[in-house]
Amino acid sequence: MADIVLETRGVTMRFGGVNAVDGVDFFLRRDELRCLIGPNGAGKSTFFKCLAGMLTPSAGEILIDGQETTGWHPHEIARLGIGIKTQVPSVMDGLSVRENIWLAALRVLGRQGADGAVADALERLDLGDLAARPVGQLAHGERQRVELGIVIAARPWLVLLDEPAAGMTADEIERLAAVIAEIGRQAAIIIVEHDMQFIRAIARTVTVFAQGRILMEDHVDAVMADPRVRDIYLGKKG
Ligand SMILES: Nc1ncnc2c1ncn2[C@@H]1O[C@H](COP(=O)(O)OP(=O)(O)OP(=O)(O)O)[C@@H](O)[C@H]1O
Repeated sequence: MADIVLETRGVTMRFGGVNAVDGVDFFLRRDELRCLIGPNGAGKSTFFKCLAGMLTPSAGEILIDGQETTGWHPHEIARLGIGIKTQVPSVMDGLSVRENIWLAALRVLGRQGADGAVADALERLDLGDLAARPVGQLAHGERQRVELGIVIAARPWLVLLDEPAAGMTADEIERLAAVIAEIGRQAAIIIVEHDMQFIRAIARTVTVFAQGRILMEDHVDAVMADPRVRDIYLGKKG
């Protein structure tokens, strides 16, 4: 179908004898914002790393915009117009907010396009007041917003985010939810996340992982009300 921008077919990732991801079939549509949730060890991050090119699946296929990308490296995936934010910080503490975002934009858009993209990213992420500050002086939530600025400066049409709310205060999470909604106006988004307050604030459809497989996919309210989801979070058998 034309509006499917990312698809996996039977994606499997084995570590020794463990199937961390076990035959996952997954679809994302063009205008979607999808959260991947599940208890510790469910396979969400491993699946994310397969999508982002940080791991090559042991089996299965990944298609992005109809093109098979299985086994591609992260920089090759990024070149398709995909913004990737991992749990590893990519900001440079000694540089200002503006310089960090400008360098990211320069890499993808060149000198001509970078200035406009930086101004746009600063405005969309409400970073204008912090633009001249060294990133090393910022609070955790502000740094995370700069990380997102780096992602959107390259004007991606698909954004992959691994636990963007990790370590944030309630206020920072509220602000992050607004930022994600803004990013979602121009890009499809996949987010691996634990924080339920944040998921409720942003999500529509949620995919629940358990033991390397998709347990269910539904609207966030239906997922939260489902006894199977409560059971896996409480450690009962799913
Ligand atoms: N590099 C690795 N080598 C060996 N086993 C791994 C590796 N990465 C993940 N695993 C295992 O794969 C399984 C899935 O882990 P993964 O980190 O994908 O789960 P998760 O759902 O993201 O959990 P969390 O929410 O705790 O990050 C776990 O059993 C984990 O121990």
